[in-house]
Amino acid sequence: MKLEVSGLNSHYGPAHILFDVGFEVGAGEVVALLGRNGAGKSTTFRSIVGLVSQRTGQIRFEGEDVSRLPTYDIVRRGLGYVPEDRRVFTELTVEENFVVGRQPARPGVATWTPERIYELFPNLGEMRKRPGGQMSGGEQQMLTIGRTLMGNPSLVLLDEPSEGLAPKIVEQMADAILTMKREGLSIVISEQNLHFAKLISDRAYIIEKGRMRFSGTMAELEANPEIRDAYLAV
Ligand SMILES: Nc1ncnc2c1ncn2[C@@H]1O[C@H](COP(=O)(O)OP(=O)(O)OP(=O)(O)O)[C@@H](O)[C@H]1O
Repeated sequence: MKLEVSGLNSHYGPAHILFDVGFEVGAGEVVALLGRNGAGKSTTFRSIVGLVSQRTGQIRFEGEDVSRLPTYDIVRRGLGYVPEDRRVFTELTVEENFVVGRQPARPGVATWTPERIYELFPNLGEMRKRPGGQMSGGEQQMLTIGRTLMGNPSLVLLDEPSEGLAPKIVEQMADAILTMKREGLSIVISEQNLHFAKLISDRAYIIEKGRMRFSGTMAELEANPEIRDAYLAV
């Protein structure tokens, strides 16, 4: 397994948010973490990369226990994280954002260059000198993903990659994620939008109120409308 999360419990101050969350991602898989607003998707991702201080449980990445490592160390091992709030460097141009994200090539993992990322997101290729702060939300989302790819990750966590995107851009995003999968990346997306998740995912987990409620293939989820209706926004 590429990533194995088990017995994850996370708190913000006195609030217990995640309850024994567990899931797995195989090499080259696209897995969707589905759930409504506030279900705990972002907290799960933040906990995996060590950004939630109060958490217990085990996180294994490429067979190694990374539960107690600092965020920079986890990322340096090839676990990329794209937060929901698109943290682009607003003063830096597209090209400069990529330079900031660059990490050495990793054996057995696709190596990304700005040119390859412009192939993935042609819009970015047309605005290489534009500061991140002068881009649309969708373009910033692409830029954040591109910057993360410059770190040559073997797995990426994408927090709601389709959120707030125009329909045409949503299709481009789905195509880009499928290209990343073809390059061998393992990918976890968090989504409220089942339609988008269906376009790209092999399997899905559903989280509700900080607990995992469902695990199965997309076909199994399709065959269970009552689960979908109980735990997902329609
Ligand atoms: N910094 C924080 N301090 C306290 N509570 C928080 C904090 N961040 C999130 N929460 C709470 O934790 C719960 C899970 O939030 P989380 O952001 O993980 O959900 P989500 O499934 O990602 O939803 P969203 O799509 O809204 O981000 C919510 O009840 C939220 O109010």
